[in-house]
Amino acid sequence: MDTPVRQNPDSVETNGSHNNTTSQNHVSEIADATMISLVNGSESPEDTERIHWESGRRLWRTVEKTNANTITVVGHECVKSVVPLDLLRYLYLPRHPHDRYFDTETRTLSYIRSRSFLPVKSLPPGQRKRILVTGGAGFVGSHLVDRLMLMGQEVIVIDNYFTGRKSNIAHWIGHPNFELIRHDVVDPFLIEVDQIYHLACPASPPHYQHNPIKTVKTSVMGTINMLGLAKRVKARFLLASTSEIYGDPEVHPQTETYWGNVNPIGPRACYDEGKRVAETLTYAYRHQDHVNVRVARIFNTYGPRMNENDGRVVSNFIMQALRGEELTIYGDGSQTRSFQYIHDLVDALILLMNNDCDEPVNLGNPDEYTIRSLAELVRDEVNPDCKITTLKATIDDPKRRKPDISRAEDKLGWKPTWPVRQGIQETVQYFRRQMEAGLI
Ligand SMILES: O=c1ccn([C@@H]2O[C@H](COP(=O)(O)OP(=O)(O)O[C@H]3OC[C@@H](O)[C@H](O)[C@H]3O)[C@@H](O)[C@H]2O)c(=O)[nH]1
Repeated sequence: MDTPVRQNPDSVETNGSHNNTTSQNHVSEIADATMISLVNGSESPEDTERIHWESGRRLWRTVEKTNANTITVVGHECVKSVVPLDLLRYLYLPRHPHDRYFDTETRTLSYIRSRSFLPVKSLPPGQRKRILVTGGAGFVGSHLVDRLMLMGQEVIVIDNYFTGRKSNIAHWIGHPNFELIRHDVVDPFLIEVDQIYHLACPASPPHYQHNPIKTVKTSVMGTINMLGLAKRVKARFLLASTSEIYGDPEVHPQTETYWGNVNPIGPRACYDEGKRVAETLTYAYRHQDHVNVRVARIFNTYGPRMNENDGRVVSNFIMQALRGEELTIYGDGSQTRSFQYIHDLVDALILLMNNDCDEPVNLGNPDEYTIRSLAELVRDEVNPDCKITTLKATIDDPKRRKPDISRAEDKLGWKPTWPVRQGIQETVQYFRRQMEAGLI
Protein backbone atom coordinates (compact mmCIF):
# COMPACT_ATOMS: atom_id res chain seq x y z
CA MET A 1 0.00 0.00 0.00
CA ASP A 2 2.73 2.44 0.98
CA THR A 3 4.95 2.85 -2.08
CA PRO A 4 8.47 4.27 -1.72
CA VAL A 5 9.06 8.03 -1.63
CA ARG A 6 10.93 9.40 -4.61
CA GLN A 7 14.47 10.26 -3.64
CA ASN A 8 16.02 10.52 -7.07
CA PRO A 9 14.31 12.72 -9.61
CA ASP A 10 15.93 10.79 -12.47
CA SER A 11 13.71 7.88 -11.60
CA VAL A 12 10.66 9.93 -12.58
CA GLU A 13 9.50 8.40 -15.81
CA THR A 14 6.94 9.76 -18.17
CA ASN A 15 5.13 6.50 -17.76
CA GLY A 16 2.41 5.81 -20.21
CA SER A 17 -0.64 5.86 -18.03
CA HIS A 18 -2.04 8.72 -20.05
CA ASN A 19 -4.55 7.63 -22.37
CA ASN A 20 -4.83 10.78 -24.15
CA THR A 21 -3.85 10.49 -27.75
CA THR A 22 -6.07 11.88 -30.40
CA SER A 23 -5.85 12.52 -34.05
CA GLN A 24 -7.49 15.56 -35.58
CA ASN A 25 -7.45 15.45 -39.33
CA HIS A 26 -9.54 18.54 -39.78
CA VAL A 27 -7.21 20.78 -41.75
CA SER A 28 -8.20 24.14 -43.09
CA GLU A 29 -6.20 26.70 -44.96
CA ILE A 30 -7.11 30.33 -44.51
CA ALA A 31 -4.81 32.77 -46.22
CA ASP A 32 -4.97 35.57 -43.67
CA ALA A 33 -5.42 33.48 -40.55
CA THR A 34 -3.31 34.34 -37.55
CA MET A 35 -1.31 31.28 -36.73
CA ILE A 36 -0.45 30.35 -33.23
CA SER A 37 2.08 27.63 -32.73
CA LEU A 38 1.65 25.56 -29.65
CA VAL A 39 4.44 23.29 -28.72
CA ASN A 40 3.97 20.33 -26.42
CA GLY A 41 6.91 19.35 -24.22
CA SER A 42 9.83 19.03 -26.57
CA GLU A 43 10.21 21.77 -29.13
CA SER A 44 11.02 19.47 -32.04
CA PRO A 45 9.23 20.28 -35.31
CA GLU A 46 7.40 16.93 -35.38
CA ASP A 47 5.78 17.76 -32.06
CA THR A 48 4.42 21.10 -33.13
CA GLU A 49 0.70 21.67 -32.92
CA ARG A 50 -0.91 24.55 -34.75
CA ILE A 51 -4.15 26.40 -34.43
CA HIS A 52 -5.55 28.37 -37.33
CA TRP A 53 -7.73 31.08 -35.94
CA GLU A 54 -9.81 33.50 -37.93
CA SER A 55 -12.56 35.99 -37.08
CA GLY A 56 -14.05 34.07 -34.24
CA ARG A 57 -13.78 30.76 -36.06
CA ARG A 58 -11.17 28.30 -34.98
CA LEU A 59 -10.04 26.04 -37.75
CA TRP A 60 -7.42 23.79 -36.38
CA ARG A 61 -5.35 20.70 -36.82
CA THR A 62 -2.96 18.85 -34.59
CA VAL A 63 0.00 16.89 -35.82
CA GLU A 64 -0.06 13.35 -34.50
CA LYS A 65 2.57 12.83 -31.84
CA THR A 66 5.37 10.41 -32.47
CA ASN A 67 5.47 9.71 -28.74
CA ALA A 68 2.38 7.73 -27.74
CA ASN A 69 2.73 8.91 -24.12
CA THR A 70 2.23 12.54 -24.96
CA ILE A 71 -0.90 14.01 -23.49
CA THR A 72 -2.93 15.79 -26.17
CA VAL A 73 -6.38 15.90 -24.59
CA VAL A 74 -7.68 16.23 -21.04
CA GLY A 75 -11.04 15.48 -19.48
CA HIS A 76 -13.56 12.65 -19.37
CA GLU A 77 -16.19 11.76 -21.91
CA CYS A 78 -18.75 10.73 -19.25
CA VAL A 79 -19.06 14.36 -18.10
CA LYS A 80 -18.25 15.86 -21.51
CA SER A 81 -15.20 17.64 -20.15
CA VAL A 82 -12.84 16.44 -22.88
CA VAL A 83 -10.88 19.31 -24.40
CA PRO A 84 -7.78 19.29 -26.61
CA LEU A 85 -4.82 20.34 -24.51
CA ASP A 86 -3.72 22.76 -27.23
CA LEU A 87 -6.84 24.87 -26.69
CA LEU A 88 -6.15 25.19 -22.99
CA ARG A 89 -2.50 25.88 -23.62
CA TYR A 90 -3.48 28.64 -26.00
CA LEU A 91 -5.08 30.36 -23.01
CA TYR A 92 -2.27 30.02 -20.48
CA LEU A 93 0.77 29.48 -22.63
CA PRO A 94 0.53 31.70 -25.69
CA ARG A 95 3.75 32.27 -27.61
CA HIS A 96 2.94 35.94 -27.30
CA PRO A 97 0.48 37.27 -24.73
CA HIS A 98 -2.55 37.79 -26.94
CA ASP A 99 -4.12 40.72 -25.21
CA ARG A 100 -1.12 42.88 -24.41
CA TYR A 101 2.09 44.31 -25.71
CA PHE A 102 5.02 45.17 -23.45
CA ASP A 103 7.36 47.90 -24.66
CA THR A 104 10.70 47.14 -23.06
CA GLU A 105 12.09 50.62 -23.77
CA THR A 106 9.35 52.63 -22.16
CA ARG A 107 8.28 49.77 -19.86
CA THR A 108 4.66 50.32 -20.74
CA LEU A 109 1.95 47.77 -21.27
CA SER A 110 -0.60 48.20 -24.02
CA TYR A 111 -3.73 46.12 -23.68
CA ILE A 112 -5.33 45.05 -26.92
CA ARG A 113 -8.99 44.27 -26.94
CA SER A 114 -9.53 40.62 -27.89
CA ARG A 115 -10.90 40.27 -31.39
CA SER A 116 -12.56 36.94 -30.76
CA PHE A 117 -13.00 34.11 -28.26
CA LEU A 118 -12.03 30.49 -28.49
CA PRO A 119 -15.00 28.45 -29.72
CA VAL A 120 -17.12 26.93 -26.98
CA LYS A 121 -19.49 23.98 -27.34
CA SER A 122 -23.03 24.91 -28.22
CA LEU A 123 -25.21 23.06 -25.70
CA PRO A 124 -28.98 22.83 -25.96
CA PRO A 125 -30.66 24.94 -23.23
CA GLY A 126 -31.62 21.82 -21.24
CA GLN A 127 -27.99 20.77 -20.95
CA ARG A 128 -26.40 24.13 -20.33
CA LYS A 129 -25.99 24.88 -16.65
CA ARG A 130 -25.46 28.15 -14.83
CA ILE A 131 -22.36 27.57 -12.75
CA LEU A 132 -20.97 29.83 -10.05
CA VAL A 133 -17.24 29.57 -9.36
CA THR A 134 -16.13 31.44 -6.24
CA GLY A 135 -12.45 32.29 -6.45
CA GLY A 136 -12.72 31.81 -10.20
CA ALA A 137 -9.92 34.28 -10.94
CA GLY A 138 -7.43 32.28 -8.88
CA PHE A 139 -5.02 29.57 -9.94
CA VAL A 140 -7.35 26.55 -9.68
CA GLY A 141 -10.52 28.55 -10.33
CA SER A 142 -9.35 30.02 -13.62
CA HIS A 143 -8.43 26.60 -15.04
CA LEU A 144 -11.80 25.26 -13.96
CA VAL A 145 -13.48 28.25 -15.64
CA ASP A 146 -11.58 27.63 -18.88
CA ARG A 147 -12.78 24.05 -18.96
CA LEU A 148 -16.38 24.84 -18.07
CA MET A 149 -16.49 27.57 -20.70
CA LEU A 150 -15.06 25.33 -23.44
CA MET A 151 -17.64 22.70 -22.41
CA GLY A 152 -20.33 25.24 -23.26
CA GLN A 153 -21.53 26.03 -19.74
CA GLU A 154 -22.62 29.44 -18.49
CA VAL A 155 -20.08 30.57 -15.91
CA ILE A 156 -20.30 33.28 -13.27
CA VAL A 157 -17.12 34.10 -11.37
CA ILE A 158 -16.94 35.94 -8.11
CA ASP A 159 -13.55 36.92 -6.74
CA ASN A 160 -12.19 39.65 -4.46
CA TYR A 161 -8.73 39.49 -6.14
CA PHE A 162 -6.90 39.00 -2.87
CA THR A 163 -4.86 36.24 -4.52
CA GLY A 164 -6.79 35.88 -7.79
CA ARG A 165 -6.02 37.98 -10.86
CA LYS A 166 -8.30 39.38 -13.48
CA SER A 167 -5.68 38.53 -16.11
CA ASN A 168 -6.22 34.81 -15.40
CA ILE A 169 -9.67 35.00 -16.95
CA ALA A 170 -9.44 38.19 -19.02
CA HIS A 171 -9.76 36.08 -22.18
CA TRP A 172 -13.43 35.37 -21.35
CA ILE A 173 -14.53 38.88 -20.40
CA GLY A 174 -17.25 39.93 -22.82
CA HIS A 175 -18.22 36.38 -23.79
CA PRO A 176 -22.02 35.92 -23.66
CA ASN A 177 -21.63 32.79 -21.48
CA PHE A 178 -19.38 34.52 -18.95
CA GLU A 179 -19.82 36.97 -16.11
CA LEU A 180 -17.19 38.33 -13.73
CA ILE A 181 -18.15 40.03 -10.47
CA ARG A 182 -15.84 41.52 -7.87
CA HIS A 183 -17.23 40.22 -4.62
CA ASP A 184 -15.94 38.93 -1.32
CA VAL A 185 -17.68 35.71 -0.24
CA VAL A 186 -17.62 36.93 3.36
CA ASP A 187 -20.64 39.04 2.30
CA PRO A 188 -23.87 37.36 1.16
CA PHE A 189 -24.46 36.98 -2.56
CA LEU A 190 -27.66 36.05 -4.33
CA ILE A 191 -27.90 34.60 -7.80
CA GLU A 192 -29.85 31.86 -9.59
CA VAL A 193 -27.45 29.03 -10.38
CA ASP A 194 -27.50 25.24 -10.81
CA GLN A 195 -24.06 24.46 -9.41
CA ILE A 196 -21.59 26.19 -7.10
CA TYR A 197 -17.88 25.38 -7.04
CA HIS A 198 -16.79 27.07 -3.81
CA LEU A 199 -13.07 27.66 -4.17
CA ALA A 200 -12.63 31.13 -2.70
CA CYS A 201 -9.89 31.16 -0.04
CA PRO A 202 -6.18 31.93 -0.05
CA ALA A 203 -4.40 28.56 -0.26
CA SER A 204 -0.69 29.24 0.06
CA PRO A 205 0.68 29.18 3.64
CA PRO A 206 2.23 32.70 3.49
CA HIS A 207 -1.01 34.10 2.04
CA TYR A 208 -3.39 32.44 4.45
CA GLN A 209 -1.16 33.26 7.43
CA HIS A 210 -0.88 36.90 6.33
CA ASN A 211 -4.29 37.71 7.83
CA PRO A 212 -5.44 34.67 9.81
CA ILE A 213 -8.66 36.28 11.00
CA LYS A 214 -9.67 37.04 7.44
CA THR A 215 -8.76 33.47 6.42
CA VAL A 216 -11.06 32.03 9.10
CA LYS A 217 -13.81 34.46 8.11
CA THR A 218 -13.45 33.51 4.46
CA SER A 219 -13.65 29.81 5.23
CA VAL A 220 -16.48 30.02 7.72
CA MET A 221 -18.65 32.95 6.64
CA GLY A 222 -17.91 32.42 2.96
CA THR A 223 -18.98 28.80 3.19
CA ILE A 224 -22.12 29.66 5.18
CA ASN A 225 -23.05 32.24 2.56
CA MET A 226 -22.53 29.86 -0.34
CA LEU A 227 -24.31 26.98 1.39
CA GLY A 228 -27.18 29.32 2.19
CA LEU A 229 -27.32 30.27 -1.48
CA ALA A 230 -27.22 26.60 -2.53
CA LYS A 231 -30.08 25.86 -0.15
CA ARG A 232 -32.15 28.78 -1.37
CA VAL A 233 -31.78 28.15 -5.12
CA LYS A 234 -31.41 24.35 -4.82
CA ALA A 235 -27.98 24.34 -6.41
CA ARG A 236 -25.47 21.54 -6.05
CA PHE A 237 -22.54 22.69 -3.91
CA LEU A 238 -18.92 21.58 -4.13
CA LEU A 239 -16.49 22.61 -1.39
CA ALA A 240 -12.80 22.88 -2.23
CA SER A 241 -11.39 21.43 0.97
CA THR A 242 -7.78 20.48 1.47
CA SER A 243 -5.27 17.87 2.56
CA GLU A 244 -4.41 20.35 5.32
CA ILE A 245 -7.44 19.13 7.27
CA TYR A 246 -5.27 16.06 8.07
CA GLY A 247 -2.71 18.41 9.71
CA ASP A 248 0.63 16.69 10.44
CA PRO A 249 -0.76 13.21 9.76
CA GLU A 250 -0.05 10.14 11.85
CA VAL A 251 -1.62 7.92 9.23
CA HIS A 252 0.15 7.46 5.93
CA PRO A 253 -1.03 7.60 3.20
CA GLN A 254 -4.06 9.61 4.26
CA THR A 255 -7.46 8.03 3.74
CA GLU A 256 -10.69 10.01 3.95
CA THR A 257 -11.60 8.11 7.12
CA TYR A 258 -8.59 9.56 8.97
CA TRP A 259 -9.64 12.43 11.30
CA GLY A 260 -6.35 14.29 11.23
CA ASN A 261 -3.83 15.80 13.60
CA VAL A 262 -4.19 19.57 13.62
CA ASN A 263 -2.69 22.03 16.10
CA PRO A 264 -5.71 24.26 16.77
CA ILE A 265 -3.65 27.26 17.91
CA GLY A 266 -0.68 27.03 15.52
CA PRO A 267 0.02 29.37 12.58
CA ARG A 268 -1.62 26.98 10.10
CA ALA A 269 -4.79 26.62 12.16
CA CYS A 270 -6.61 29.51 10.46
CA TYR A 271 -6.62 27.51 7.25
CA ASP A 272 -6.69 23.94 8.58
CA GLU A 273 -9.41 24.55 11.15
CA GLY A 274 -11.20 26.97 8.83
CA LYS A 275 -11.51 24.25 6.21
CA ARG A 276 -12.47 21.67 8.83
CA VAL A 277 -15.33 23.92 9.91
CA ALA A 278 -16.20 24.47 6.24
CA GLU A 279 -16.56 20.68 5.91
CA THR A 280 -18.61 20.55 9.12
CA LEU A 281 -20.93 23.25 7.76
CA THR A 282 -21.23 21.46 4.44
CA TYR A 283 -22.44 18.26 6.08
CA ALA A 284 -24.66 20.19 8.50
CA TYR A 285 -26.45 21.78 5.54
CA ARG A 286 -26.68 18.38 3.90
CA HIS A 287 -28.25 16.69 6.94
CA GLN A 288 -30.37 19.57 8.18
CA ASP A 289 -31.43 21.24 4.92
CA HIS A 290 -30.85 18.49 2.34
CA VAL A 291 -28.38 20.53 0.31
CA ASN A 292 -26.77 18.41 -2.38
CA VAL A 293 -23.06 18.59 -1.47
CA ARG A 294 -19.68 17.40 -2.69
CA VAL A 295 -16.36 17.73 -0.82
CA ALA A 296 -12.99 17.63 -2.59
CA ARG A 297 -9.93 17.29 -0.34
CA ILE A 298 -7.32 18.79 -2.60
CA PHE A 299 -3.67 17.80 -2.15
CA ASN A 300 -0.72 19.93 -3.29
CA THR A 301 -1.47 21.19 -6.78
CA TYR A 302 0.73 23.20 -9.12
CA GLY A 303 0.80 24.56 -12.64
CA PRO A 304 0.63 27.66 -14.81
CA ARG A 305 -1.09 30.73 -13.27
CA MET A 306 0.28 30.15 -9.80
CA ASN A 307 1.39 33.56 -8.58
CA GLU A 308 5.13 33.94 -9.03
CA ASN A 309 5.24 35.17 -5.43
CA ASP A 310 2.76 32.61 -4.21
CA GLY A 311 5.20 31.23 -1.64
CA ARG A 312 4.38 27.59 -2.32
CA VAL A 313 7.23 25.29 -3.02
CA VAL A 314 6.81 24.60 -6.76
CA SER A 315 6.50 28.24 -7.82
CA ASN A 316 9.25 29.26 -5.38
CA PHE A 317 11.72 26.70 -6.73
CA ILE A 318 10.92 27.43 -10.37
CA MET A 319 11.20 31.21 -9.98
CA GLN A 320 14.43 30.87 -7.99
CA ALA A 321 15.94 28.59 -10.64
CA LEU A 322 14.84 30.89 -13.50
CA ARG A 323 16.41 33.87 -11.73
CA GLY A 324 19.60 31.93 -11.01
CA GLU A 325 19.04 32.18 -7.26
CA GLU A 326 19.53 29.54 -4.58
CA LEU A 327 16.62 27.13 -4.12
CA THR A 328 15.44 27.48 -0.52
CA ILE A 329 14.50 24.31 1.36
CA TYR A 330 12.75 24.93 4.68
CA GLY A 331 14.12 22.40 7.18
CA ASP A 332 16.25 19.46 6.09
CA GLY A 333 14.19 18.66 2.99
CA SER A 334 13.18 15.19 4.17
CA GLN A 335 9.51 16.22 4.51
CA THR A 336 7.38 14.87 1.69
CA ARG A 337 4.53 16.02 -0.51
CA SER A 338 2.68 14.51 -3.46
CA PHE A 339 2.22 16.92 -6.35
CA GLN A 340 -0.71 16.97 -8.70
CA TYR A 341 -0.87 18.87 -11.98
CA ILE A 342 -3.71 21.32 -12.42
CA HIS A 343 -5.45 19.57 -15.33
CA ASP A 344 -5.77 16.36 -13.32
CA LEU A 345 -7.44 18.30 -10.52
CA VAL A 346 -9.87 20.07 -12.86
CA ASP A 347 -10.80 16.71 -14.40
CA ALA A 348 -11.56 15.38 -10.94
CA LEU A 349 -13.53 18.41 -9.74
CA ILE A 350 -15.89 18.20 -12.71
CA LEU A 351 -16.24 14.44 -12.31
CA LEU A 352 -17.00 14.84 -8.61
CA MET A 353 -19.56 17.60 -9.12
CA ASN A 354 -21.43 15.41 -11.57
CA ASN A 355 -21.15 12.21 -9.55
CA ASP A 356 -23.43 10.84 -6.84
CA CYS A 357 -20.67 10.55 -4.25
CA ASP A 358 -21.36 12.98 -1.39
CA GLU A 359 -18.58 11.76 0.90
CA PRO A 360 -15.27 13.66 1.05
CA VAL A 361 -12.91 12.57 -1.74
CA ASN A 362 -9.12 12.95 -1.75
CA LEU A 363 -7.88 14.46 -5.00
CA GLY A 364 -4.14 14.28 -5.46
CA ASN A 365 -1.29 12.50 -7.15
CA PRO A 366 0.06 9.76 -4.84
CA ASP A 367 3.55 10.06 -6.34
CA GLU A 368 5.41 11.15 -3.19
CA TYR A 369 8.58 13.29 -3.21
CA THR A 370 10.90 14.58 -0.56
CA ILE A 371 11.20 18.35 -0.86
CA ARG A 372 14.91 17.93 -1.49
CA SER A 373 14.28 15.62 -4.45
CA LEU A 374 11.78 18.12 -5.84
CA ALA A 375 14.43 20.86 -5.55
CA GLU A 376 16.86 18.64 -7.45
CA LEU A 377 14.29 17.92 -10.13
CA VAL A 378 13.54 21.62 -10.68
CA ARG A 379 17.23 22.53 -10.61
CA ASP A 380 18.01 19.87 -13.21
CA GLU A 381 15.13 20.98 -15.43
CA VAL A 382 15.80 24.70 -15.26
CA ASN A 383 19.33 25.53 -14.27
CA PRO A 384 21.80 22.81 -13.14
CA ASP A 385 24.16 25.53 -11.85
CA CYS A 386 21.75 26.64 -9.13
CA LYS A 387 22.64 25.89 -5.55
CA ILE A 388 20.25 24.41 -3.04
CA THR A 389 20.29 25.90 0.42
CA THR A 390 18.47 25.06 3.64
CA LEU A 391 16.62 27.54 5.86
CA LYS A 392 14.79 27.20 9.17
CA ALA A 393 11.83 24.82 9.09
CA THR A 394 8.40 26.39 9.33
CA ILE A 395 6.23 25.76 12.40
CA ASP A 396 3.91 22.74 12.29
CA ASP A 397 5.05 21.83 8.76
CA PRO A 398 3.53 18.40 8.01
CA LYS A 399 6.30 15.79 7.76
CA ARG A 400 4.69 13.46 5.26
CA ARG A 401 1.74 13.81 2.94
CA LYS A 402 0.36 11.46 0.36
CA PRO A 403 -3.24 10.82 -0.63
CA ASP A 404 -4.91 7.47 -0.67
CA ILE A 405 -7.03 7.94 -3.78
CA SER A 406 -8.89 4.61 -3.75
CA ARG A 407 -12.20 6.39 -3.22
CA ALA A 408 -11.66 8.71 -6.20
CA GLU A 409 -10.60 5.76 -8.36
CA ASP A 410 -13.57 3.72 -7.26
CA LYS A 411 -16.35 6.35 -7.28
CA LEU A 412 -15.15 8.72 -9.99
CA GLY A 413 -13.11 6.40 -12.18
CA TRP A 414 -10.33 8.98 -11.93
CA LYS A 415 -6.63 8.90 -11.35
CA PRO A 416 -3.98 11.46 -12.20
CA THR A 417 -2.25 11.13 -15.57
CA TRP A 418 0.38 13.88 -15.49
CA PRO A 419 3.84 12.78 -14.32
CA VAL A 420 5.44 15.42 -12.12
CA ARG A 421 8.35 16.07 -14.46
CA GLN A 422 6.01 16.79 -17.36
CA GLY A 423 3.85 19.15 -15.31
CA ILE A 424 6.95 20.91 -14.02
CA GLN A 425 8.22 21.37 -17.58
CA GLU A 426 4.98 23.02 -18.62
CA THR A 427 4.94 25.23 -15.52
CA VAL A 428 8.53 26.27 -16.20
CA GLN A 429 7.52 27.21 -19.77
CA TYR A 430 4.71 29.32 -18.37
CA PHE A 431 6.90 31.26 -15.93
CA ARG A 432 9.64 31.64 -18.53
CA ARG A 433 7.22 33.20 -21.00
CA GLN A 434 5.75 35.45 -18.34
CA MET A 435 9.29 36.70 -17.64
CA GLU A 436 10.06 37.15 -21.34
CA ALA A 437 6.86 39.14 -21.76
CA GLY A 438 7.84 41.42 -18.87
CA LEU A 439 4.80 40.40 -16.87
CA ILE A 440 6.73 39.20 -13.84
O1 LIG B 1 10.46 27.81 -0.77
C1 LIG B 1 9.95 26.85 -0.17
C2 LIG B 1 8.56 26.70 0.03
C3 LIG B 1 8.09 25.60 0.71
N1 LIG B 1 8.95 24.67 1.17
C4 LIG B 1 8.45 23.44 1.83
O2 LIG B 1 7.77 22.69 0.85
C5 LIG B 1 6.68 21.97 1.46
C6 LIG B 1 5.41 22.31 0.73
O3 LIG B 1 5.09 23.64 1.01
P1 LIG B 1 3.92 24.42 0.26
O4 LIG B 1 3.90 25.79 0.85
O5 LIG B 1 4.06 24.32 -1.20
O6 LIG B 1 2.57 23.62 0.61
P2 LIG B 1 2.06 22.94 1.97
O7 LIG B 1 2.03 21.49 1.71
O8 LIG B 1 2.80 23.40 3.16
O9 LIG B 1 0.59 23.54 2.06
C7 LIG B 1 -0.33 23.32 0.99
O10 LIG B 1 -1.06 22.19 1.31
C8 LIG B 1 -2.09 21.80 0.45
C9 LIG B 1 -2.92 22.91 -0.11
O11 LIG B 1 -4.25 22.89 0.35
C10 LIG B 1 -2.37 24.29 0.01
O12 LIG B 1 -2.01 24.67 -1.29
C11 LIG B 1 -1.20 24.53 0.87
O13 LIG B 1 -1.67 24.93 2.10
C12 LIG B 1 6.70 22.37 2.93
O14 LIG B 1 7.38 21.40 3.63
C13 LIG B 1 7.46 23.69 2.94
O15 LIG B 1 8.11 23.93 4.17
C14 LIG B 1 10.30 24.79 0.98
O16 LIG B 1 11.09 23.93 1.40
N2 LIG B 1 10.76 25.89 0.32
